[in-house]
Amino acid sequence: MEALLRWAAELGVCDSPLGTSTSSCLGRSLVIADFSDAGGRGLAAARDLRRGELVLRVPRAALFTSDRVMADDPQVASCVVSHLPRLSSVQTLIICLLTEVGRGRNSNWYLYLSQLPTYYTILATFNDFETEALQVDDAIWVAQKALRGIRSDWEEATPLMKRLGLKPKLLMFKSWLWAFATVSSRTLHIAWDGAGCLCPIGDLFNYAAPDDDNSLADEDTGDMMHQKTNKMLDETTFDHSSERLTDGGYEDVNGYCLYARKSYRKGEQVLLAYGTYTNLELLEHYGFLLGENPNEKIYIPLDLDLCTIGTWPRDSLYILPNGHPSFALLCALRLWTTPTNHRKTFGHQIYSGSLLSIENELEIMKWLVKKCEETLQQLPTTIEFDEKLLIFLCKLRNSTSCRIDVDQSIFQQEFAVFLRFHGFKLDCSIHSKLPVRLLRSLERWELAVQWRCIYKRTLTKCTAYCKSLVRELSLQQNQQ
Ligand SMILES: C[S@@+](CC[C@H](N)C(=O)[O-])C[C@H]1O[C@@H](n2cnc3c(N)ncnc32)[C@H](O)[C@@H]1O
Repeated sequence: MEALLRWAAELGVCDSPLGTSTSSCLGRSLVIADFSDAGGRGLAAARDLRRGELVLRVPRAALFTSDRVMADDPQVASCVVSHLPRLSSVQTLIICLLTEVGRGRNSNWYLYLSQLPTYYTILATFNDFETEALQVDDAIWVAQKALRGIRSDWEEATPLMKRLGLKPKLLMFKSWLWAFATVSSRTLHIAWDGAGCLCPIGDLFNYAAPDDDNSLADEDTGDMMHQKTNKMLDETTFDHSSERLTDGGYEDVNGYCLYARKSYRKGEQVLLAYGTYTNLELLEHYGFLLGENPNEKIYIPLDLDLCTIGTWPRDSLYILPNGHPSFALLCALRLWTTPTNHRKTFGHQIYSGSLLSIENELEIMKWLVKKCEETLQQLPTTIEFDEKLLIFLCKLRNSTSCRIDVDQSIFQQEFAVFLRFHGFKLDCSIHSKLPVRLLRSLERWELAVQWRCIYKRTLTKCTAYCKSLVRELSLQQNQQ
């Protein structure tokens, strides 16, 4: 890591506006530290930091982009340009990344590349067992769709990678998936390439969900970390005072600049808001989720006529983390439960978000209770089971022998299915720790169980919330 910090410093990466040092690019505002409960390796404040301070500057020369790799290697450039069908910007960046990985120590990026994670836990890396563990059809579908998309991108790009003479190992789908996950979870937004850029040192910031205090910043930095964004960071929204509201972006003269989004005490982890993501989106693009995610949205199965009844898009019809139905879901339900011949009359009231009548509201709340309860009942396990399973999985991952934990466990059967899936016999591992392959699978299994637990907890909260409203409304009705 010291070699990487020195290399980055030589390229002008710097954590202080006061200037560069040649021995390390960090130490004045930031230091690398381990945060086992919030992202692992990350960046900590090297001193007290004020909100809005510039904490890291990465010049363009240090950014890993497709155009940079192609400028350095005309063969890659001509192959990419001549390849038909045209490659997407993400496919191109992945090919550039794999090309540089293939060069090994001869790559200009070797020090950076050798510090990248060796494996990822994004949804597309989930095997069938782990995907099934999500239990909710929508989530399973998202995982399968992500994998299909990545596989088809790989198939399309393989002839070109062969022409480039990539080693057989780098031509494998496993390598493509690794490179895709690297791009998905580590790129920062740049205006001139939809795939974004890999930003040495800048990609060591872990994530915190944007909060209310930084709501303005959210607009500016939405999806900054991810290639999905096409929105340019508008220079005019930057406030160069200490009250700067953004996390950062690419600035023409200075390169990639990252600013403290709040004040930090020395030693505290400095976090970046990559964008607003639900937990499923975090899992899909970054391979982790948050126990408390203010941007979480829980979708329940809804009849088609309810989804299409008004002008509310399907993705606005969800349950919030506190269990309340979203504004659009509430409005859609009010319209849906209004007799067809009255919908026109009440349309204005409904769209403005007003309650129609106690009877109508009672009907909606009872419907929601029933829907949430039915949804929960249809899932194969309860929250109580999942919560215990999580404890078991965590223990198993951290124990030196799986025998002791499993023997008296009610999860023996679940674990046996897991081992069978991997073609692994428990007897073989009596006193030994599970092999790395299985430990990684356990980690993804745990993520899937965590996700479904949050899903179920939110539905339970929604049930409780709606029941309390039913009680309240019934009282009001009786008083009338
Ligand atoms: C841009 S990298 C951050 C640096 C990364 N921890 C490293 O060691 O290279 C993003 C990845 O860090 C991890 N991560 C970031 N924020 C996290 C958080 N709040 N909780 C758990 N994992 C997080 C996820 O694996 C994510 O894909």
